[in-house]
Amino acid sequence: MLTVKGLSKTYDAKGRRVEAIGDVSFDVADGEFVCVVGPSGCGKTTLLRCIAGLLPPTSGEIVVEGRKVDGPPDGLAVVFQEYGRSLFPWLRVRDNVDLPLRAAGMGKAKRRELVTEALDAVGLADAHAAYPWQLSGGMQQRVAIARAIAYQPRVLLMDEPFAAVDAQTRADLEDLIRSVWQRLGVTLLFVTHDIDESVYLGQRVVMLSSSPTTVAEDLAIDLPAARDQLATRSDPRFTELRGQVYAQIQKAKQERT
Ligand SMILES: Nc1ncnc2c1ncn2[C@@H]1O[C@H](COP(=O)(O)OP(=O)(O)OP(=O)(O)O)[C@@H](O)[C@H]1O
Repeated sequence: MLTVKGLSKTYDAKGRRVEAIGDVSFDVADGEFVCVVGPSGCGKTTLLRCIAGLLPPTSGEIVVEGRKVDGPPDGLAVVFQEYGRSLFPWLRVRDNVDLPLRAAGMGKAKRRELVTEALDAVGLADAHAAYPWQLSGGMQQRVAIARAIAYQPRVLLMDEPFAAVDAQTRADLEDLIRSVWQRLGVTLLFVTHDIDESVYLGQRVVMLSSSPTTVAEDLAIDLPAARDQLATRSDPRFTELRGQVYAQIQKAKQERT
């Protein structure tokens, strides 16, 4: 279980005070897939960094699997949008994926098995010896996903991971992450600014207001568990749900202006 309770975050940088998160509370059950959407600048990245223990909250608390977060929690992995900056260009693909396992002190045989499995899962078995800069953007993001899943996290945070790839690759990666989630049973919190993506992927969509941010709505996505890019997106219920999320985001944007 992941719990965000009365979270607020104010940045105070050289006299510029920004109340990024006002008061945010929500839970994510074990094994649940929850998407977070909100208008640009509403504090989605800030929220994820606080949950990942990379940024201390101003007030409130985050509890991951029964432990209050005061640094990066065990068993939690993050995939960021900027795969280009999160992979080490001088390391081959397999060594990039291996790095967190090595840092965790895991034995060589186990590491090799996990790296092979993870690269297989993201369809990159053949690219293990390549350097990240030899791969397309979509393939680099697959490496970042492989690195996160090789670590066998119980909680996976993703911050707009597909924002920088083309539409076709994005659809493939969406389906990849749904299948990884189903296979690993991981608790997944996925931040996106793409309304359709949030409805397509999630079991729930948590909609945030503009800064100072609160939860505007927490919507259950009652679509069948088996999602399909064509069938799901042309389901009338999908259209209804995306309309609901869209209306809420528009409301949040208007409240700001
Ligand atoms: N390190 C920082 N110092 C000062 N202000 C910051 C810092 N990081 C973020 N902010 C401010 O906090 C607010 C929330 O930023 P954040 O990046 O969390 O929002 P976001 O919803 O992820 O944005 P986007 O959708 O554009 O990616 C913004 O007003 C931003 O300018």
